[in-house]
Amino acid sequence: MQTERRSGNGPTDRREPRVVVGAAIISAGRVLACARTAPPEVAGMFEFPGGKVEPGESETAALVRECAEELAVRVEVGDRVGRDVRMAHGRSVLKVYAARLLHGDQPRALEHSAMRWLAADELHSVTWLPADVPIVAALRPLLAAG
Ligand SMILES: Nc1nc2c([nH]c(=O)n2[C@H]2C[C@H](O)[C@@H](COP(=O)(O)OP(=O)(O)OP(=O)(O)O)O2)c(=O)[nH]1
Repeated sequence: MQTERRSGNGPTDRREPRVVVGAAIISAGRVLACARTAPPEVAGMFEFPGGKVEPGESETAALVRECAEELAVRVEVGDRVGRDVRMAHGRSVLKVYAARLLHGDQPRALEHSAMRWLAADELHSVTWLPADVPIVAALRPLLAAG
């Protein structure tokens, strides 16, 4: 049967966008920003730790997995921060959640070139990936409120 779902990425492709989740890890009124190492065009720009949700995986589970892989920390995932941000011409969507560190774990940059803990008035001291800019704006009042 002919359907709109095809294997390529052509104009008839109607698949749901790939979900990328990010963790806004907040501790003592600061959020953790991490610098990407790749690809070259965004290396050195900051993002929220996270990555693609695997098929069959919940967004929360993906965040827990990515934080363990990238930072060697255990986190509790909280509320959404900001809105869905479409990326890559609508082929993917970024969803960021607040998170907090569990059990006194301290992040280690296993896959990033740098980490910064940023207070509300420091959020613009780093260059964020473009998709993160509206999320950072939504994050500011959360940090300012402590
Ligand atoms: N993790 C993360 N990715 C972001 C953010 N903002 C943003 O535009 N992205 C983009 C960068 C990448 O194109 C994509 C996430 O890809 P990724 O490489 O981190 O995903 P992944 O860890 O699952 O990696 P892989 O298995 O595909 O190698 O989303 C953000 O705040 N966090």
